[in-house]
Amino acid sequence: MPSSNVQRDSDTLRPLESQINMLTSLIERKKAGGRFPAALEASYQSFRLRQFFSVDLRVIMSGLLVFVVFGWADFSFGGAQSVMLFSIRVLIAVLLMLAIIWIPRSRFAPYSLYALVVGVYICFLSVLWNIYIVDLPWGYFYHLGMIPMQVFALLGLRSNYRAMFSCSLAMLLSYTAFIVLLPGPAELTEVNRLAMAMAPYYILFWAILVIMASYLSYTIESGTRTDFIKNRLLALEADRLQYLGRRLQQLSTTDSLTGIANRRHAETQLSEEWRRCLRSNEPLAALMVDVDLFKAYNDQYGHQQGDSCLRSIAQKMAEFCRRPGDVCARYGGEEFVIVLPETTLNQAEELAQELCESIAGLNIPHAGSPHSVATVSVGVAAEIPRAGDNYEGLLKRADMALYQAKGNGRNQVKRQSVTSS
Ligand SMILES: Nc1nc2c(ncn2[C@@H]2O[C@H](COP(=O)(O)OP(=O)(O)OP(=O)(O)O)[C@@H](O)[C@H]2O)c(=O)[nH]1
Repeated sequence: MPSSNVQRDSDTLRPLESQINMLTSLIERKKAGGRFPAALEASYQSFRLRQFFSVDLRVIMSGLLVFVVFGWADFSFGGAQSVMLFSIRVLIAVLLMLAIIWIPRSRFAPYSLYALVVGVYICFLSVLWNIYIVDLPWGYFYHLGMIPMQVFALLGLRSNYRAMFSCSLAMLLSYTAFIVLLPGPAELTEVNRLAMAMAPYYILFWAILVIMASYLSYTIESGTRTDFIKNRLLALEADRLQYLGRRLQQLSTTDSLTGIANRRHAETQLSEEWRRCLRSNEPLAALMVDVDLFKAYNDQYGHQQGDSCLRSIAQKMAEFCRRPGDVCARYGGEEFVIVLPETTLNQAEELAQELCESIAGLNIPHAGSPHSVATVSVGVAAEIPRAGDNYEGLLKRADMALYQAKGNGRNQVKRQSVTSS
């Protein structure tokens, strides 16, 4: 029994401890910011998906609403195309909103991040298209839209710096290519000349913004990953402590040889049951059980066989504790105690007799015994607890009865009532 406990402890604690070590080393090696090993990364991603629903979704929805609100520009600068431009803007925003709500709840959930990158890029493309469509010099206004687009990318993708950087770089390079390939204005008015002179500075300014945004999102992602690891560590430590606490409690109340309760637990229970029976005015019974001629058994069969004999007897005795308040404990050496709340002396004596016969019925060979098998003697006592007394008197009487059973030839039950003590 004890070795199976050791095995169970190791089966439970080893995986917990190896996870704790792995997470601690990630933090110590400052690796919490990068990608985790596969299984941990998968659970981080599902944690991120939950966060997506609680925080990111609101940010992205707000971004798309701002995108729609910027539609006033379509009416201010779009001229004859204003209605068409605004309609397309609203259509894009609505489709993206639906996609962003649906994808994380669908089987495509693991691709939510990619969907988000594509969504931001589609918004960006629509602004590029506006620049292309709207007549100059009004079309220049839409160039300014790139800054909110970059902010949108930073906010929406802030906790994944790779996605944030890739999306921002794709937008910046596409914009640069667009500016280079776009045919110049037909007429070089002062406004047009100024706009063309500003373009390289605008791109440079944006590039600096991308670097700063990438650094910021790297810091945010590292922080989120580190917090995730720390929370996981705390949860694992809590599991470990809870298990150790339970085991400690079990070890402090269990006898390591037989697996039944130990003396300390028996005395705690006795004291509690004594008080309970005192309140309810019910009788409390105690059985002191001692293995007969056990020294001779050890001498004959060896100590290990003696241990095994004690285990078999303990298991048989435990079968006699059928009700929740009943306790069967090893009291010390080859001596055991059984506590039976709400049991009269007669009922306890009857049960003790049955117990005595069952143990002899185990047929454990004992050459040194007149019965040729291992037997026990039992002393029984019972009383209705009285205020001012304690359970020790009850145990003492059961012990005296046991002494009588031994003196009377062993393998038998003797009883002691309160009045006979
Ligand atoms: N194998 C084993 N023996 C134990 C253990 N605890 C106590 N004993 C032995 O139990 C024996 C008790 O012997 P005694 O107290 O002389 O009593 P007895 O031989 O049983 O004789 P009676 O009680 O008079 O019937 C001693 O030899 C102890 O060494 C244990 O955990 N394992």
